Amino acid sequence: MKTFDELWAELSEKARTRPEGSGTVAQLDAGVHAIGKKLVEEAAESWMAAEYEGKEATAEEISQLLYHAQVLMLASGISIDDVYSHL
Ligand SMILES: N=c1c2ncn([C@@H]3O[C@H](COP(=O)(O)OP(=O)(O)OP(=O)(O)O)[C@@H](O)[C@H]3O)c2ncn1[C@@H]1O[C@H](COP(=O)(O)O)[C@@H](O)[C@H]1O
Repeated sequence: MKTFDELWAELSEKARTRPEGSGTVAQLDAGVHAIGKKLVEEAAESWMAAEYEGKEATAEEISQLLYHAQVLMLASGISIDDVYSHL
């Protein structure tokens, strides 16, 4: 288990060091368009899970939504404080 901030620190490090086999690095290389499609896909899966699949499935889908949101932030050069400043 990890928090949103811990995941952000991990993904930022992956983006910086670009380790072999990282799915995050592959996503960043695929670009904003591809990442955006994944984000929308996970948003739809979160919605469907919430309507039909129960709490556990919904939590899992939302975790993937948060992951892809962070990847989009990295790809866009947005910091976590840039986002927090709008909350
Ligand atoms: N939390 C996540 C995470 N959530 C979702 N995903 C990715 O998002 C995909 C979503 O899964 P789905 O089953 O919905 O999609 P899918 O269509 O079956 O999968 P794909 O064909 O798109 O790969 C997963 O296959 C992962 O590629 C994640 N990938 C990585 N992380 C964490 O990010 C960190 C860095 O990961 P790496 O960069 O891979 O080392 C690690 O702590 C990981 O646990």
